[in-house]
Amino acid sequence: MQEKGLLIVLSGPSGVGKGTVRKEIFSQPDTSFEYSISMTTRNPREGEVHGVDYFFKSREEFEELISQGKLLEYAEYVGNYYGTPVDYVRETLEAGKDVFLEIEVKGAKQVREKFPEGLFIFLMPPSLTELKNRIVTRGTETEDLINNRMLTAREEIEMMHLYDYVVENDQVELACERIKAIVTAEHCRRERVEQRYIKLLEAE
Ligand SMILES: Nc1nc2c(ncn2[C@@H]2O[C@H](COP(=O)(O)OP(=O)(O)O)[C@@H](O)[C@H]2O)c(=O)[nH]1
Ligand SMILES: Nc1ncnc2c1ncn2[C@@H]1O[C@H](COP(=O)(O)OP(=O)(O)O)[C@@H](O)[C@H]1O
Repeated sequence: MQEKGLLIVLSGPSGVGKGTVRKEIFSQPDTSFEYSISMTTRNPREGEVHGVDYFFKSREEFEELISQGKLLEYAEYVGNYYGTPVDYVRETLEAGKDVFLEIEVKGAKQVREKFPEGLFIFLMPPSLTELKNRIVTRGTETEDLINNRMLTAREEIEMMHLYDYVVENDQVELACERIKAIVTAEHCRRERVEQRYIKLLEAE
């Protein structure tokens, strides 16, 4: 029987650098996990591509996916739906590959309920002031939305105790190294690694 992959969930407040860290991780040639592309009803930002950054859906299409049970989790965030396609995640895990989700905290909580054996990593900003700087610097939000996101961020940070690990995103490269080290350590800790070596011993 094929071993199942590890479900890795990266979450944290908006603007902390989840997208930046995720893109850096997936630009590294030694990264062996698969990124699950989310569905969203928000409009594409400049340069974003359907099927690469997100699957962009209308509200009607998204609600249809919800009612058909096609989403592992979903959440409404600052007026738009975001969700993870369940079939892709299950099939990829079944194929023995690790799946990486980059999602907000309400969705991560739902995944924890359905997949308690997942690996949950919370990305922390060095400070709330730095978090606000990052959202302002990114320049994608109006002032109202920034204030809204800062309020949401405080609530999100209070959820960090639900995670297995908290990683500070002080520098992107360091945050990526920490995340990869955690995944490597988790593989060593999990029984299936042990089982692989037991099989090896039996074969000799
Ligand atoms: N629950 C959930 N959240 C998601 C999903 N995809 C992205 N998000 C989160 O939705 C929030 C808003 O994403 P986005 O509009 O791309 O803005 P940004 O991450 O702040 O650049 C971020 O916290 C994302 O991590 C998903 O499939 N499910
Ligand atoms: N370690 C870091 N140091 C400084 N700026 C960062 C760091 N990580 C991300 N940023 C910047 O912060 C902003 C928000 O990052 P982004 O990846 O969009 O966050 P999220 O996906 O969590 O909402 C972007 O302008 C990004 O370039």
